[in-house]
Amino acid sequence: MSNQASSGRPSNSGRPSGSGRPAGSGRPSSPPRRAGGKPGRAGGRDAPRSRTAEGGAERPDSRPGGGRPVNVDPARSVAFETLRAVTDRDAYANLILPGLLRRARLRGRDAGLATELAYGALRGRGTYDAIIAAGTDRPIAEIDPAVLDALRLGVHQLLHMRVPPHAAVSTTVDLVRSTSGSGASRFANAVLRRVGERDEAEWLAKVAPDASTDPDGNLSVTHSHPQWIVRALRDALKATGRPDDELPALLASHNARPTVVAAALPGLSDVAELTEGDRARPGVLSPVAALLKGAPDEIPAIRQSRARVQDEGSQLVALGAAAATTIGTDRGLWLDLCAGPGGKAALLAALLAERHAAGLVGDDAELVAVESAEHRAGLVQQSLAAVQCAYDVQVRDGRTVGEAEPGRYDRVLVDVPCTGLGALRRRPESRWRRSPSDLTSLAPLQRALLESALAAVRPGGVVAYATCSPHPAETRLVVDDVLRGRDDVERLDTPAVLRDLIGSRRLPGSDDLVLGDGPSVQLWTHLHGTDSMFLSLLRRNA
Ligand SMILES: C[S@@+](CC[C@H](N)C(=O)[O-])C[C@H]1O[C@@H](n2cnc3c(N)ncnc32)[C@H](O)[C@@H]1O
Repeated sequence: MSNQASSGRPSNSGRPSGSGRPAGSGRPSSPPRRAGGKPGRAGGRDAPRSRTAEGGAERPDSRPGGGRPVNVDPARSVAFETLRAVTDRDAYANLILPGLLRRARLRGRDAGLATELAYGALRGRGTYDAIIAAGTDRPIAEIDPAVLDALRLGVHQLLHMRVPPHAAVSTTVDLVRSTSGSGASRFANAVLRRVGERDEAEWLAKVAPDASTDPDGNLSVTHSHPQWIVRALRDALKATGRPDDELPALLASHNARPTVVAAALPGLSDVAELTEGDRARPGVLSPVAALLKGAPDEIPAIRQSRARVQDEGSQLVALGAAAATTIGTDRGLWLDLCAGPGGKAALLAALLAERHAAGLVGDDAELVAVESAEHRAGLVQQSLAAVQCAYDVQVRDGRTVGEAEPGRYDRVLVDVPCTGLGALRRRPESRWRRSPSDLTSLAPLQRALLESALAAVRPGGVVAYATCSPHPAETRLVVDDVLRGRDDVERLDTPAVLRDLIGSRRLPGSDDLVLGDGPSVQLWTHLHGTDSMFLSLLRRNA
């Protein structure tokens, strides 16, 4: 088997935009206001003046409310720039932050502080905005977006971090002065001093709706989620038979900093290597997982692409897709129909290479990785580069594959685009970008991709339908819809397949793996510590 990488034809992705609002739209900015110290009377773009980097005389900032902070410590400056990019340019924090950290040469504790500030302020936005609103008589929508971002950083430090209150206030005020002028800084000072008069519990008791009359409104403010997501997750728990009273724990799990997990690619690395020197400990559920204690690039296997950062839930999905039993020989013709950026494809390719090395599949074996977005196909290519298996990355609409190559593959993974409601902890801004219509607008694409997967698999072959969402509209109902009226597809016992993979591993303090009665599996962040991934293993009748 040799490596081969080719690119198919460019395609129309047909993928709906991931954002609930148009690119570039920010919050409505407040009109210029006169400087003044009373909250509610300033905070706009009032004659902003900033100190030069050399500490010289003040001059008006050429980019009011958006300039790079000067004379502000680098960690806070990077966190602020991250928030500004997210608010103003619809940037993704996890993509923009590493570059900003590099540019500011922040490492170790300083990089950790910048990350905690940026992610914490983004995740906590719903709670913090409610508290900021109570600390001023100005509506949130009328506060200059840059000042508001700085206030969110300040409130996060005051209520959620062990930063001394005077430092939280003074560093934020300096930040606002540097970027938005002295009038705005007086406004920020007044708001933050008011916020600092109470702790978070006292603020929540004051600003959150009454839990007995408005339970979802209360959870929305106390756990910083849009109300429609609170409702959607309540529905999702119910649909999988989980008790309603798990909802606060589920919401809280999205606000906790996730452990960074690596997957040791089989045949290239193993958990023993990743955990050497106390740099990591073995994963909870996945046999190839290691929970990292420090930065990923401290681990040689990750630097050399023999291991990858990947959530344990995603690992179980790829391992499950490879482990489910086919009827008839598995020749190693595998398809990943929605491959970008390539995390699961890399694990599948490593498993396929192992089977080839063991003589279990022939020389024709290859992983075909289809991805409709060209730049994401490039990431798939990179993710497969270290793996000794034949692969073919194709930029193409996955919906057309079933018709073009009917019955060709032994296994197909179809990890469809979804709302990502199962990975809210990893993408701190995404909960504010999504809208309720996303839940149903993706369904036609999800159905069409699953139909294409079922057409592309041979009789006796396996299809793994996966989403990073627990909502039934994207999970069970899609599978039910596609299988309705079809008697040529069998639902496999997905919990049994995962139980075999998990082996003797157990969740902390529990003998129950909480995989449910099947036939599909819904993982939950608050129960499994993974992203809330859904997996349904299907087999076409021979
Ligand atoms: C949930 S992500 C897949 C994640 C991937 N399996 C991994 O583990 O890295 C879904 C991917 O499907 C791609 N996609 C969207 N519409 C598609 C289509 N019609 N055909 C193929 N890929 C599509 C998206 O660009 C996105 O990269």
